[in-house]
Amino acid sequence: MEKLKLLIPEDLLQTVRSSSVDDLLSSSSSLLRLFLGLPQFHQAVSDLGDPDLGCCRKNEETSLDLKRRGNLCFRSRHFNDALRFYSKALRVAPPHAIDGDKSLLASLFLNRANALHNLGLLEESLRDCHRALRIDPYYAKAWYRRGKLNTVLGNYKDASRDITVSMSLESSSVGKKQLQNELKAIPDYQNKQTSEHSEHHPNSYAGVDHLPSLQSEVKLRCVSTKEKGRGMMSECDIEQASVIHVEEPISVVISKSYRETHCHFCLNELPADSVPCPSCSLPVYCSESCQIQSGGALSTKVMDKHHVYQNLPDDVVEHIEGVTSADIYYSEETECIQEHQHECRGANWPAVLPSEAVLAGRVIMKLINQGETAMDLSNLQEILELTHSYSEMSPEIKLELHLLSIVLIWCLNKSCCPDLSVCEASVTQTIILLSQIKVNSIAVVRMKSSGDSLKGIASGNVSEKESIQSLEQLRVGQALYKTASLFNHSCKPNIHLYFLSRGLIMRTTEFVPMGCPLELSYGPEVGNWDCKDRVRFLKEDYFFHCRCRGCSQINISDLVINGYCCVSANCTGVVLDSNVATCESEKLKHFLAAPKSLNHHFQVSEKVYADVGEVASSLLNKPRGSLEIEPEICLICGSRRNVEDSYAEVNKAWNDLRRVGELMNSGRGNVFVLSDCLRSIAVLRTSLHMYNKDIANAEDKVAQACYLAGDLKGARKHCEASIKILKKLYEEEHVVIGNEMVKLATIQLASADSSGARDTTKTLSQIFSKFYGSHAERLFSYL
Ligand SMILES: C[S@@+](CC[C@H](N)C(=O)[O-])C[C@H]1O[C@@H](n2cnc3c(N)ncnc32)[C@H](O)[C@@H]1O
Repeated sequence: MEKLKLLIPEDLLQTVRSSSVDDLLSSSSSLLRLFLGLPQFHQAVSDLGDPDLGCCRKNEETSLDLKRRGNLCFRSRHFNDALRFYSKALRVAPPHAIDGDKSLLASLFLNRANALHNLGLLEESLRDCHRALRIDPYYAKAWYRRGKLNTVLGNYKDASRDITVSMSLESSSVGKKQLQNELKAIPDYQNKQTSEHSEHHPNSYAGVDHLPSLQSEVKLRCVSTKEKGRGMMSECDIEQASVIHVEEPISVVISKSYRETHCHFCLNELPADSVPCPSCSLPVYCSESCQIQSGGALSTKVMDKHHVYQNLPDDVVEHIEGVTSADIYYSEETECIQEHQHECRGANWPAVLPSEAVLAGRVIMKLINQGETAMDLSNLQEILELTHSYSEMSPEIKLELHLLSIVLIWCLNKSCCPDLSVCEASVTQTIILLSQIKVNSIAVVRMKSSGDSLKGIASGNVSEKESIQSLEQLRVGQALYKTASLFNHSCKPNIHLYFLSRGLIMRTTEFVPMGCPLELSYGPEVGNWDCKDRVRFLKEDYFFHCRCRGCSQINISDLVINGYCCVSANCTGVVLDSNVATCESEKLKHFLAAPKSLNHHFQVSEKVYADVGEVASSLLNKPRGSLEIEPEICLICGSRRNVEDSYAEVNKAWNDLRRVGELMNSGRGNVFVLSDCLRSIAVLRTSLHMYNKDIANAEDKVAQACYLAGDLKGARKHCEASIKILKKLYEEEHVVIGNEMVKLATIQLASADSSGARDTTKTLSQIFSKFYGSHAERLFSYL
């Protein structure tokens, strides 16, 4: 993109940067004309759209080389490395390539099955055997391997069938004899309990979850307000933790950093036997079902060797023919949108362009394939009906969107859709679509434990040398949902959003009375950042000035989160720096300007009143009209603190803490290091307000350091101190508190405090059920 920018003359740059929606047609037309006439443009983008130059093509040589390396690792019993090489080889293996007298793909699946078998991953290995057999149903070794696996898994009927078929395909009499013995060794399935899978589907790995149905009593309505545009509100009283909305996306794209670890369709974590895209080397899927829904079936020519095996018994032929049927892979109930199909022509652009552009490409191609949009995309906006905020975007973003749209339309046209017009209309519509994606797309997240030993919590078996377990949020993808885009943002949301596969679920986190707006957080929340940081983020990333209840009411969190403590001993008052003081003053002025009936300041609940009173009682007593908050002055007793000096001390203490943290994490921690930690935290406490978030973070770090040093009592004390502060900053039962409690439970278990751990886990389950309802168990099964 930088190269392209250099090609644009200054006056056109100005036009583009200052464009509004009304003159988009003219700015995109001028830019498009310029680029199409410049050989440098064609040079710069040629390798993006030309399949012959793409890096995403299959490559037989590379695949064979990776297979050889896998075999070497296998022979030296490095099964994990072998697995890795085989998976890589599968990704680049052309579907019809042959290695010796075997299909390359089939032999790779079987080799991987062997590696998986040796790693004890039996179901995965079984699925790979089945894949090998689907490609080459006369593959004796694959029947044999599958027979062995079925024996271990107790699927005796299947095992007997598999070994019988492999025996029929075996040419040597010694081999036949050996297999005969193997067959005899299989327990008599008629008399034994056979597994439920006797007619099992080897591809039982199900990546895609089904969405729950809505409670019928929940009624929502879309309303419009001057401040926020359209938004959703309740048309009836809604209980806490009710599911209020479920939706499948218009389209999804995986985040670049999770391309190797998560399924490109359902976005769940990949199993060890991931399945590659049949036509390019980019996506990997957790199952054939996801592969087919995303891009199409693995179109391998089944190797026809029937003439070689003409004398096979009828029942063996029946088994061989049965193995190639594809229906077990794909449930027809699922809508097949094949959103990757247009990308897998081997061209580079889907790998190189930003995720937003790939998502835009998917939306465009989906609408074209469904016959909904014209080839110049002129009706795209009408179809999607999403807000875009183009005029609020910065000049640099406007320029980026222009460039990206031209490149995307050009790539789509060259690589997969020659009928798509490369004209100012399609470019303009794509600019709007990209703006809509910026404003409306939602990050698809997964919660993940930070280490394996969260499973250890369940068994009560936590190693002291591992770091404390915690939950991490992974932003695995980005998706566009039509109705979910109508929900406005609040920094104090009353609904919570989570995902099952690609499906989105919204649940109320509190009782919502009839007529109340239903709002979720786009990221920033009270308790996470202070008001000025939230406002800045929403302006920069979502292009609006936040008018939510969290940003218009006074709350303790915004005052203390970055606040300093009072210099007078025993005073609990907070001292603000000038940035926070200005932002909070603005907020108070806003209250005063509002009509009395709407004046939230005087309507604050008793709890908020008491909380604010604890740190800033002067704000509650101020006469109307004089609500300028003075920086560096305690909001209770009026004592002055030099914030600049305190800032320097805090910085130094944090640098020390970070250094100490690194030492601890690299295993070089000891009691002296730990006492350094405690000194730093004491420094923080002399400068920062007792509810400042930095103290919560520092307490958390110290808890981790104590844990690593084996001081479990200390770890618990500091973890509890962190939770105490978080409870002031967020609501008592916020999911963030739940995440912190996972750490507390780990410490309690490690210190054999099972009753404490039980209590913590009980609270934790309560919190998680409030946010995830009955899905809490499914999403946090290890808890
Ligand atoms: C995902 S859309 C929500 C639906 C949108 N209001 C509509 O009319 O389509 C996001 C846009 O809604 C508006 N919005 C959402 N939350 C807001 C808030 N708290 N304060 C002001 N505007 C808000 C902003 O214009 C923002 O860009």
